[in-house]
Amino acid sequence: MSSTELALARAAHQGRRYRLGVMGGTFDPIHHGHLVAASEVASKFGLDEVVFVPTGQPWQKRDRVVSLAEDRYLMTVIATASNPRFSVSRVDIDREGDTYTVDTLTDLRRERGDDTDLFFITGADALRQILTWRGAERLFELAHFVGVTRPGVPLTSKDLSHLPSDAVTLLEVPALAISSTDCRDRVRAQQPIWYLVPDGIVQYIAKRGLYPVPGVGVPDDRS
Ligand SMILES: Nc1ncnc2c1ncn2[C@@H]1O[C@H](COP(=O)(O)OP(=O)(O)OP(=O)(O)O)[C@@H](O)[C@H]1O
Ligand SMILES: O=C(O)c1ccc[n+]([C@@H]2O[C@H](COP(=O)([O-])O)[C@@H](O)[C@H]2O)c1
Repeated sequence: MSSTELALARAAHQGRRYRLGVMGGTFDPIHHGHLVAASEVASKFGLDEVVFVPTGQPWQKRDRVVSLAEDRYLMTVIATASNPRFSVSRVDIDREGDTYTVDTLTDLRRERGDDTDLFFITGADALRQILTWRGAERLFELAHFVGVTRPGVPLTSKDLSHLPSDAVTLLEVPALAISSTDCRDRVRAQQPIWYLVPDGIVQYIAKRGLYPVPGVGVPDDRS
């Protein structure tokens, strides 16, 4: 029996619904800001599991080059492997075309069944944009949304007044001023990313030669 099946069985035994957190992201690369956000929401909302879902094709990031889905998927697996409550789903990278959260949540609902409540975890920056997402009006029927604070992105409950109040919660989490953009820029500038991302991610980036210096290629020493 997998740990997910075990937790499902335990929740059923206790006569309560399974609580599944869904942390969607491009994860190019995954960093400690993502992991702390997921861990905090899991603790505050009593989640049984958080499933990380790397995007297939992030349509709102068409203006930039995004690493191969398999690299982003493997980095997500490496970063979450040590936490028994964390798992990774391929639903978005295995679906063709642009990635929409309405599809992510529909697929997970189908996969996990009706006894599961979904909590979609999102940073303040993404939450601000949520009404631009495809099928936005259906999103709040599929999951409860938890918006976590993010340094540099001011967000108060007033900013959420246009969203259904019973479907969105704002949660303050320890502030980590880390972004994937900054991690990529640091790798290109041969600056360290140790402690911004899990150790295995530093090593995976070096091994795969991700984020090469434009026109130069992969630096010799990425430590
Ligand atoms: N440091 C952080 N604190 C809180 N939430 C975060 C943080 N970094 C990312 N998130 C949230 O995690 C989700 C996935 O983020 P994503 O993979 O796009 O990372 P990112 O650091 O924002 O990437 P990029 O810099 O490439 O745009 C989004 O909802 C985002 O708001
Ligand atoms: O559904 C949409 O239209 C949509 C538009 C932009 C972002 N999202 C989702 O929001 C999550 C964070 O996205 P990103 O681009 O900030 O990594 C991820 O799960 C995306 O699939 C979803």
